[in-house]
Amino acid sequence: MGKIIAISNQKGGVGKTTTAINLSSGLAQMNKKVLLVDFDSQGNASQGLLAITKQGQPTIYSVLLEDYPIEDAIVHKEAPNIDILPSSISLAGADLEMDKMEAGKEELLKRQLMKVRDQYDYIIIDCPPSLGLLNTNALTAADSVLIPVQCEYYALEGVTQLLLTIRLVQQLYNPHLKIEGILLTMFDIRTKLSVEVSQDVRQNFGKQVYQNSIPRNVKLSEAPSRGLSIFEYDITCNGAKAYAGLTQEFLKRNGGN
Ligand SMILES: Nc1ncnc2c1ncn2[C@@H]1O[C@H](COP(=O)(O)OP(=O)(O)OP(=O)(O)O)[C@@H](O)[C@H]1O
Ligand SMILES: [Mg+2]
Repeated sequence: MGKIIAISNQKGGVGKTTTAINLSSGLAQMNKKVLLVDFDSQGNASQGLLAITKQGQPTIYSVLLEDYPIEDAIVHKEAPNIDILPSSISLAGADLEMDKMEAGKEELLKRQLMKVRDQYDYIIIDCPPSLGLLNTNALTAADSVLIPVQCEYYALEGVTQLLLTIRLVQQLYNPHLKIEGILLTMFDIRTKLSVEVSQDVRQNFGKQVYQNSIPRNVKLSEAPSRGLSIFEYDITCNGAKAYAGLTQEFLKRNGGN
């Protein structure tokens, strides 16, 4: 049965989507079967991998709110070799629509992912930058949360807030939810701030923080415009090396599987 991992941080622009795409791709390179769920109405993961190709294409919105079969909405991409459940702007109003439902509105995503879980080794959810009902759905469906933290001011405050939300979801909907790991992103060894923040985060969260951090690397921001993961775009760049290192460390934490 596949492990479900939510990549979450309510702070915007911290590297959630970049990590979702490149960790998924790194795992696929290690012959893991991966489903990447784009759970953000910005649709960045879908666009970054060219998973939305036609107007009216079924998306996660159709699956959650229009009873569209999840298997039929999933798109397979050859490069990288992963499946994607795409998203589009229609998801923007989903919070409000879901909120009107009676019971079980926190478990809508979980119920759908259960139908395909057996087909994958890992299901990675790219969460939106908010702590609303979509994020609660992702945390309720997930076995663990991977938290990207950008090496900048206020990084810790964001994480503290997210950890409180995680505790609440554990109490109310998902007692088994774990922290998968905390990932330092956009690390720049030349700036004092980056080094200070990284030390701070490591001091506060110890072993939960991955040894591998992701450097600021312009190739990582270019790859999505070509519809590629960093491994197809430039496997020699520092960004690719960092995400390959993270993939290894991630697999090691999961018992090599
Ligand atoms: N390590 C990096 N080096 C350089 N640029 C990066 C790196 N990681 C991400 N970026 C760029 O920073 C921006 C934000 O990254 P990303 O979209 O992954 O963050 P996000 O947390 O998903 O954002 P949002 O909260 O809006 O969903 C993007 O333009 C991305 O290409
Ligand atoms: Mg994103």
